[in-house]
Amino acid sequence: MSGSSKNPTDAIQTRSERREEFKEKEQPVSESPGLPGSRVRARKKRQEELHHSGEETPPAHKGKDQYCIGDEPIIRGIFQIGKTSHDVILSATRLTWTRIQPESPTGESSQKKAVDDFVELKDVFAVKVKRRRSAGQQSGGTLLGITLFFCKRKAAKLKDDTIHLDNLSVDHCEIWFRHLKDILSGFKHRPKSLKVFVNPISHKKEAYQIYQDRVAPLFKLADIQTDVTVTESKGHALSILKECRLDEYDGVVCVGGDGSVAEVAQGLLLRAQMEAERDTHSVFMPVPAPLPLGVIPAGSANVVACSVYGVKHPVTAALHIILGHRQPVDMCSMSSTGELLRFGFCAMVGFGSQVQAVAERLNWIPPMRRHELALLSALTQLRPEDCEVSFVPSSAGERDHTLSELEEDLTNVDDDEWQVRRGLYLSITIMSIPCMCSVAPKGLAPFTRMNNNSMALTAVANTSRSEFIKHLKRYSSSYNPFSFSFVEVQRVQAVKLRPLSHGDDEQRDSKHTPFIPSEGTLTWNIDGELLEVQGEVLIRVHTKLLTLFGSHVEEAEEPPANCSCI
Ligand SMILES: Nc1ncnc2c1ncn2[C@@H]1O[C@H](COP(=O)(O)OP(=O)(O)OP(=O)(O)O)[C@@H](O)[C@H]1O
Repeated sequence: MSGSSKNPTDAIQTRSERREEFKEKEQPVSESPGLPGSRVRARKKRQEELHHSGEETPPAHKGKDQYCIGDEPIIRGIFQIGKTSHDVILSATRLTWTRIQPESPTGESSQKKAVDDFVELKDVFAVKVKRRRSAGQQSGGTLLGITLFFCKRKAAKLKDDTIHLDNLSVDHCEIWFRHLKDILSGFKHRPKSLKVFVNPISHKKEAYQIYQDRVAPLFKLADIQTDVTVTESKGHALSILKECRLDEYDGVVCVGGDGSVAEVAQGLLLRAQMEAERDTHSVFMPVPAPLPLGVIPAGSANVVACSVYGVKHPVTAALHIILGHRQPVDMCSMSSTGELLRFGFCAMVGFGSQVQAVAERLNWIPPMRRHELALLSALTQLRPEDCEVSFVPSSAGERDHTLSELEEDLTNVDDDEWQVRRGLYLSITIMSIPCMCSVAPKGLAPFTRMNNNSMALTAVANTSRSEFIKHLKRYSSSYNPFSFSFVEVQRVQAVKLRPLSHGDDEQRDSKHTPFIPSEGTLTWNIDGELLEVQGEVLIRVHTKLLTLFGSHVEEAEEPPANCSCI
């Protein structure tokens, strides 16, 4: 793209001090000449309509001289972009620039066709005045023009970039600056103030550095106020979220891995239940989280971030947050004896919790090696769980349900709608989102969606170690990991899981010793946190309970990671 900086992040950091915005004036900036009053009013009305919807749909680009609705010029002027002069047009939805063809001294027009380039304003996140200042000069300086910061997309990855519109006229730049500011301030979904939690011990202990170096400069450019807490212990974020004033923020951001994300999501949801005075000690219909949550991936698996951004890339995550992209997601509630245990995205029993238990014991080993060793150790000690799995198949179709319909769905489940399985299981996983990650780019649950009001239940019955490894390896290959006779997958609305005590199942094969830590207790891995629960656990799906900053993703674009140990 012409005029764009090769290394945008450098440009942001080295020039940020030398930039100063025009001061706000009481009087409105006069319209650019040549724009009749009725067209100005019509354009303003259209802008208002667009601003109310928050998300703009860019019209199809029709070329240099043709404009659709929303493409109508608001202002037109000449700027230097790179080394050449350009004819620049601003509309409500895009900024277009076309190289001005100099006339040759002989009067012949150039044979080269002028090509226009453009940036959609829905991708622009900041506009700054560009000035030249001498070393040590804090304010003033010679005006050079305007710089636009925008986000460009390469597949799922988002990157920040800049375009410099150079013009030495203060009046000209001021008019353009104010028009651009006006348009940007109309994007109501973009956050202005964020509460940020950083888990300094996530994965390789790089979360704080990632935030400081790659995310905070972008938030600053976008004029987002941040209130940052570096968490001091497990549960710190949760306790803050239970008490802090949330109305000061437009969103919450978590810098860390899935465990940290789950804790912050839990905090937001518990807060919502407290404020709505929902009694969580019964089968209840929870109210959604009050604020959207942004996830800056800094953990090992980053399942939530991969599912909502498609990549494990902090700048992509930051730009989705800045641009206010939103993705409502389903979450599960887990309860035991009528008492809420947790909200979560993914709950595992068997192999998934055995791996986590070993990883926690090996916490002195560097993260990548630790996860491989934990996987290997859990595979060598592979033991089935003896349990009863009951589930209600999902009735959710493609159409949107109203909240009251869903409430009815969940409370009016007859006993005969429950399907029951009993036996020895190597692994049982219940997921409310596809759970994409580098070891499963299509997701651990590719047949569920972010918000289709259903959960994926994957139950892997007892089998040989080699068959189980074959099943695991298929998650990172193009083969179907579910096409084994010992794997059952279901789209479900609710699941009950009950450990069977030894006497419960007389048919049990004595060759296989079930892995039950203590009588009637199962060890659960809920979003990376181990939880021992005695007796039956009820898991239910709640549609669109949380909104994440991000968008719909078909498949993670992380390079598939094969664990060398299997
Ligand atoms: N300062 C802290 N000291 C100890 N634990 C913390 C601290 N801050 C947060 N935690 C807890 O650390 C746990 C793990 O964090 P997180 O999930 O971010 O990292 P991870 O386990 O390395 O990543 P992943 O879950 O992707 O493997 C979370 O449950 C969180 O509550």
